[in-house]
Parts: sequence; C-alpha cells; structure tokens
Amino acid sequence: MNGSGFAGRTYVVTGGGSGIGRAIALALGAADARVVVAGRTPQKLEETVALIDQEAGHAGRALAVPTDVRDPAAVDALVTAATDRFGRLDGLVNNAAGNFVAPGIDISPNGWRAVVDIVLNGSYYCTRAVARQLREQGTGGSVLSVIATYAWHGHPGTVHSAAAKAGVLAMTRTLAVELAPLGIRLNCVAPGPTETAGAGAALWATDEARAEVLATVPAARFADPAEIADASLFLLGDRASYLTGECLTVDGGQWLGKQVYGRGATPAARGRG
Ligand SMILES: CCC/C=C/C(=O)SCCNC(=O)CCNC(=O)[C@H](O)C(C)(C)COP(=O)([O-])OP(=O)([O-])OC[C@H]1O[C@@H](n2cnc3c(N)ncnc32)[C@H](O)[C@@H]1OP(=O)([O-])[O-]
Ligand SMILES: NC(=O)C1=CN([C@@H]2O[C@H](COP(=O)(O)OP(=O)(O)OC[C@H]3O[C@@H](n4cnc5c(N)ncnc54)[C@H](OP(=O)(O)O)[C@@H]3O)[C@@H](O)[C@H]2O)C=CC1
Repeated sequence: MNGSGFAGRTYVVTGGGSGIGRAIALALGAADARVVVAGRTPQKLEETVALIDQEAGHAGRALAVPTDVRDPAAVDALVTAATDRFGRLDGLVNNAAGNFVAPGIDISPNGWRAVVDIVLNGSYYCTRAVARQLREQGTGGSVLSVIATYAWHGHPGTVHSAAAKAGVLAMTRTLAVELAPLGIRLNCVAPGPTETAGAGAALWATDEARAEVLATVPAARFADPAEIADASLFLLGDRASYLTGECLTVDGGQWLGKQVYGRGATPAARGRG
C-alpha cells in the first residue's frame, strides 16, 4: 500500500482489538499509518498494537487507549490521548458494536440501551470528538462507520442493532453534508457475514445457525475480515476523495439475493455451496 497516502497519518479505530476492527487497524498499520485502537479490553488492544509493531519492525506506530464508547467523556479523552501521542488526527473508524439475537418484543429496555448506546450513541460521540479535532486542525479528514445491510432491509431478531445501524447511516449522510465544507468525508461500509469470533458468538453460535447464514450468501462463503479492511481503506483514503455520504456493501451478494419465493435461490441454499 505504499504511495496510498496513509503514510504518517493517524486514525482512531474503535473495537480495534478484535475481528474486523483489528483487520482494519492492521491494514492501516501496513499502509504506514499510525493507529490508535480503542475498546473496553486492554489486553485485546495491546495484542493489536503488538501485531502492528511486529509488521512495522519497530515499536511506536500504534497506541492502545482503553475506552468505552458509550461514555462521551472517555471518548473526548481518547481523542486527547491520540493527539498528545501523534500530534494530529486524520480520521476515525466507527467499528465498535454489540449485538445479540432476541425477539424484539422480548428485549428489555437495558438490552435495547446496551446495543443502541454502543452502536449509535458511541459512533456519534466518536464522530463528534474527532470532527471537532479536525476542525481545530483545519486539515479535513475521513470518517468510516461499519454498519450492516439490515440498516435498510431490517432483520428479525436484531431490531436494536438494525435500528442503531440505520441511525449511523442517517448520521453519516447528514454530517457528510454539514462537514463537507471542512474537508471531512463520511462513509459507511456494510459487511456481509464475516468470519469473526464476536459475530460467531453473538449471531451464529451453533453449526446449524452457521449453515443457515451461509445458505443466504450467493457467494457461498463468509467474508474474511481482510476483505472488509480492503474496502474500508479505499473509503478512508485519498482514492475516494470525492466520495462522501455513501455506503459500500461488501456482502457476497447476500442482501440482493434475498428470497421472495419458495425454493432456495442461492447455490448454497440448493446444496451446491
Ligand atoms: C449481519 C450482522 C451485522 C452485525 C453484526 C455484529 O454486530 S457482530 C458484533 C458482535 N460483537 C459483540 O456483540 C461484542 C460485544 N457485545 C457485548 O458487549 C454484549 O453482547 C452486549 C451488547 C449485551 C453489551 O454488554 P454489556 O456488558 O454492556 O451489558 P450486559 O451484559 O449487562 O447486558 C445488558 C442487557 O442486555 C441483555 N442481554 C444481553 N444478551 C442478551 C440476549 N442474548 N438476549 C436477551 N437479552 C440480552 C442483558 O440481559 C441486559 O439487560 P437486563 O437483564 O439488565 O435487562
Ligand atoms: N462479523 C460480521 O458478520 C459483521 C459485522 N459487522 C460489524 O462489524 C463490526 C465489527 O464486528 P466484528 O469484528 O464481527 O465483532 P467483534 O465482536 O470482534 O467486534 C466488536 C468490537 O467492539 C468492541 N466494543 C464493544 N462494545 C464496546 C464499547 N462499549 N466500547 C468500545 N468498544 C466496544 C469490542 O471490544 P471490547 O468487547 O473489548 O470492548 C470488539 O472489539 C461491528 O460494527 C459489527 O456490527 C457488520 C456486519 C456483519
């Protein structure tokens, strides 16, 4: 990725201690960016930092800042820690999320709040804090939010997450217009089912559930987190310099392949996956 424009830039990645967030953090590090990873579990963040340092061949390219994105004061402190360490910011990846499968009618107010606070409120607090820093610097920058296709088609069993991801998409489109004069671009990436421990535990914990998910994907496989990271770096970086308020779907055709009549319409559903 040399020559991609990331060298020397600094990006905050929430949920950077695992799964897709770690893959994005590693891809940024490999592109010579400086990376600040934030999440609730220090050990997972330090592992990501060690992997970035290992790839770079030296320490100092990455920083772990334990942060709960639901706490606006902690998010402000995250941005302060990042700028104290690296001098400036260039962008943000809103990747942190929480999820579980339950009928909407049975989710407790606290369960609803847990997911919406992380996904929607956390993304807003982080976007606000980073955008204020970019405005102060007068440099512009780029914000990417990781959402899901059910932000627009909905999905039974995850009403809290679908509603929160839809909110993040609306936030992105709104702020893309408000912040364009400051040179700040905002976009979303919507992954399809991606092989991560977090999503596996939350959404397809059994072999049967996993097979059901796979049957919905025309490409007949899960995504590798590195494939989501590739698309993410495109949206974050200069090759997407005139692109704002958009959402790039990276789902192996899953949502377009939704069945509207009886028999399975995808190769996997027909047993050829
Ligand atoms: C296509 C896919 C797209 C998206 C993929 C992803 O997002 S993958 C990303 C996947 N990665 C992750 O999800 C990783 C991060 N996930 C997490 O941190 C947790 O799953 C969290 C979101 C619940 C937050 O945890 P926390 O420590 O802040 O909170 P807590 O433990 O105290 O619970 C709060 C409330 O939620 C309730 N509740 C919880 N589970 C269930 C359930 N199964 N059933 C019903 N309710 C449930 C719990 O009972 C409580 O309510 P109560 O009893 O007080 O009324
Ligand atoms: N994997 C998939 O199939 C899909 C994933 N996505 C999205 O991709 C993103 C990454 O998911 P994935 O990598 O699969 O799952 P993970 O569970 O690995 O990632 C979630 C991350 O969010 C962090 N996090 C959770 N709560 C908070 C919080 N309150 N404050 C700060 N960080 C928090 C977790 O770290 P910690 O617990 O240490 O805080 C974890 O690193 C999410 O936005 C998810 O919705 C979208 C579509 C499909």
